[in-house]
Amino acid sequence: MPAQTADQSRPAEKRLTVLSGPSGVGKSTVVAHLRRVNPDVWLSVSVTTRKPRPGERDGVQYHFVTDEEFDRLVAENQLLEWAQFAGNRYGTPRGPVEERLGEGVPVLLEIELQGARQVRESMADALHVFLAPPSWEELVRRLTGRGTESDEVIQRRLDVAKVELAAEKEFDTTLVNTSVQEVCDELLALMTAPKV
Ligand SMILES: Nc1nc2c(ncn2[C@@H]2O[C@H](COP(=O)(O)OP(=O)(O)O)[C@@H](O)[C@H]2O)c(=O)[nH]1
Ligand SMILES: Nc1ncnc2c1ncn2[C@@H]1O[C@H](COP(=O)(O)OP(=O)(O)O)[C@@H](O)[C@H]1O
Repeated sequence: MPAQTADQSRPAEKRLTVLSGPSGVGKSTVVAHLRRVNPDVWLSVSVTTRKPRPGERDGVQYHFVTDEEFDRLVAENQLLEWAQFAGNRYGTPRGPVEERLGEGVPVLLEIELQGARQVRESMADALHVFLAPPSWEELVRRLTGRGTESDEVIQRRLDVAKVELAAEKEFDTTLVNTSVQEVCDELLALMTAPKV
């Protein structure tokens, strides 16, 4: 795979890719795999008011912040987008994304639907990719099987998932996460091809 950096022929906004899809579909798994096979892709680390899960480290999966810190980031316009999701807030720090895009690095945001909509408004040329489950039953199986959330939280996320699945048409393209490897290959190809 050739290096994906410094493709100055593409305007900065076109090097921005947004990956969205319902909780449990496999976004984190796909992104982790993609980063292993192609470290040139830069993944934005979001801020969140959610509590860390076992094994999650501050500054790696997320910057874990208090409600007050999140309020301050919003007030200072330091977030490119932000949203409330299943009882917590999540946002993309603006500075690092703009820096990387300015350097010609392909940038990936893994965010939920409301945030994706905000990015579509502010950065019209970003590529929006929807990650879909092979079936509803498989989504339930993955979210439950992950074992990181209580039944109540799983139910809340499944309610949101119905809304997110209904918004698939808003995206430039859909990838069905049957095989992590195949989805990664397809995502990389999309990230490096010009948007038509
Ligand atoms: N809008 C927005 N959504 C985010 C951001 N970071 C993560 N998310 C989304 O928030 C949702 C919940 O994330 P998380 O609690 O980590 O659960 P998980 O994605 O199911 O493992 C997912 O849909 C993420 O894609 C962000 O910076 N902005
Ligand atoms: N293609 C796949 N086939 C089977 N299981 C998968 C696949 N992709 C992800 N998973 C599993 O599904 C669960 C949810 O994946 P995760 O990446 O945490 O989802 P998300 O980040 O979208 O919430 C995890 O247990 C993960 O190992």
